[in-house]
Amino acid sequence: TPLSNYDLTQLRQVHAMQQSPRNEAVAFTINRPGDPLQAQNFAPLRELLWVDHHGEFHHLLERAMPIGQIAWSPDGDYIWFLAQQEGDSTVSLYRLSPQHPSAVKMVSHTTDIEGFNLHPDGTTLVFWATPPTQQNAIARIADAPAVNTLLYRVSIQDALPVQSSHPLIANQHIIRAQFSPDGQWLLITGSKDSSTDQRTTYPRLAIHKANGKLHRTLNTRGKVHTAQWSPDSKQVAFIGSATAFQPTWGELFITDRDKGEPRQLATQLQAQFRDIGWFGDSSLVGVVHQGTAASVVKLELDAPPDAMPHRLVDAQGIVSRLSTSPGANTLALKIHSPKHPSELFRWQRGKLQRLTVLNPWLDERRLAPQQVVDFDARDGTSLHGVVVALPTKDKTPRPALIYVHGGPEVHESNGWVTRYSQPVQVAANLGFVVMLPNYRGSSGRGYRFLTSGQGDYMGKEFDDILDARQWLIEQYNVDPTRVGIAGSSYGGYMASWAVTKHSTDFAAGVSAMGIANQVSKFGTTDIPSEMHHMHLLSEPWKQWTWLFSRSPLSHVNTANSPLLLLHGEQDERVPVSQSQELYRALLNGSDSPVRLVTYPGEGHGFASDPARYDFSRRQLRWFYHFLIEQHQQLPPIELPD
Ligand SMILES: CSCC[C@H](NC=O)C(=O)N[C@@H](Cc1ccccc1)C(=O)O
Repeated sequence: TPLSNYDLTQLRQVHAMQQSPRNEAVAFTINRPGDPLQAQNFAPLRELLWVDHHGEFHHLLERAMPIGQIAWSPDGDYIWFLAQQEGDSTVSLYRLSPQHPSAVKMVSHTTDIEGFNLHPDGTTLVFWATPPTQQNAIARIADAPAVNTLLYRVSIQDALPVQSSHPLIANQHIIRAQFSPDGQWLLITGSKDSSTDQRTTYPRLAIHKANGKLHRTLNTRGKVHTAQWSPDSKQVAFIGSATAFQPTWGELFITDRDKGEPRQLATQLQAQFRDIGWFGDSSLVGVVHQGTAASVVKLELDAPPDAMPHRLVDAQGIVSRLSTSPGANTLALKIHSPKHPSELFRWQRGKLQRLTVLNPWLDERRLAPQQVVDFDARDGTSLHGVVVALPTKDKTPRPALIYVHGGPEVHESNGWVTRYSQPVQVAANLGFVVMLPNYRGSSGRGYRFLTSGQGDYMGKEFDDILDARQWLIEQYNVDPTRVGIAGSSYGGYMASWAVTKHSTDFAAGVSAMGIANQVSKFGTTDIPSEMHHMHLLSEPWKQWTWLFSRSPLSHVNTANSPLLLLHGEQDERVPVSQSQELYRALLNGSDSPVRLVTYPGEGHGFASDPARYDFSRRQLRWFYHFLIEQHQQLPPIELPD
């Protein structure tokens, strides 16, 4: 049986995972698939489980609920988690003993608790949440100070509900806080304020005393991802950026707690560090994504900065996260592959063991073969991608779909690439040759490649898509008149650009949450600085005309391929007005068949199963209608039963 769009809504995947401090057990959450035909809440439901050292699973809660962060207590006796149970007015902090699971509410606050960290002595914890504030319900003032998330410290003995009102740190927005293993220090990831631009683009790392007093600020350069204390509390390792203009994090740094500049490690690696952990006080383990592959590597801190790390785990899949515990030579890993979405694995004594099989029914589904491919762009740059296609002996040229990833600073790996927004396996089973190219500007190939599309929206980066298309036509016997293109956000921008400016090359497009007008987007997105400081490298008001010329909206006159626009009505990153602008222009100013579908309550990435299901079905129906059945007119409004 081929994989269906409905099957996609039923896939279970590992979400969060944490290895216990005693090494032998792992706590983890998995998403609980919903019914895509029933209206539902937007918060995803998750199950909480643990797997013991015999590899046996135990469900810890009777019902699935919206579960956030999970953590073991330092003694390994309890699992703590954030959830909003029935009757809770806010997201609260719970704990349970894996031996006698019955969840006890430990901390609640007047607002949602966003994260927490337990002191190693087990007596106190910190959590972060916004203070109770009164919103002006009548008028919103753009330059009014943003409400920041503050850090609170509470004693666990007083287990209660705590209504804490005296913040430990209140002069910035708290993104994360971690006690050092000796309990004396707090590593704070924060930002000037809670605006999305500040949080994602300009986060800061600082070391505070455990009483909240600032010890020192770490000199980070741009975006920062995870940061981890060494077991002896003397050093901090973090994944950051080499320059302030690096579009995303991915470099590994180490710094002393008390002095000195952060020192970059593994400088020769043209790759992206995605996660790190400590193996003792003098070595680190890291998840490294390189091209379309991933590995787990080990680094000795006394090695020269340009030393290549040594590969520790042969994962046969794409490792996305790891979890270590103090002094352990054991890892919990989250891994996906072309054959399965994220599953839980354990690496112990040099051996990798798969612990979960969350979708055994996938074995009964036909999955099309997936291949990593390499090809050259017109300027000689070597590019990678993934192709998924059913084998065929038929000599008739086939239709193709190119899925373009967003960002642009992410990349496709040779793992499980099928999701609601790009139902790759479903499309391949319908007879499409499917390609996912990593165009210039993608992550995973080092600083140069990551920054090589800067200042040139839809320039060389789009030439790469045209070159991918040409290569696919030649290598996979693709019909040049039946190539479709789809993507979300930056990928939606590319899809809209393709069917407007390059209508003759693309016979149909689906643009989800896509940018249509770079001029109006600047004034309406939640990340005005990021895009222009890390991609354009210039101020937009210095080049409005150029920006408009790089917008699909300015190429409506050359458009004649069908375009389906999908958009969440609450999208703050790329507001729905972007799709509305392009829809109106194409409807009135071109011969393109165009349809706009908006989804109430959904943002930049859909949360509810019914909306996701509608998205995948509409997208594939669109391509089937225009590229396989080769109709000229719009398909019916309603989807078939
Ligand atoms: C998936 S990492 C995305 C970070 C990126 N940041 C911006 O440059 C981003 O949000 N990209 C959007 C596209 C976009 C970029 C700038 C302003 C609005 C939208 C995306 O592709 O999701």
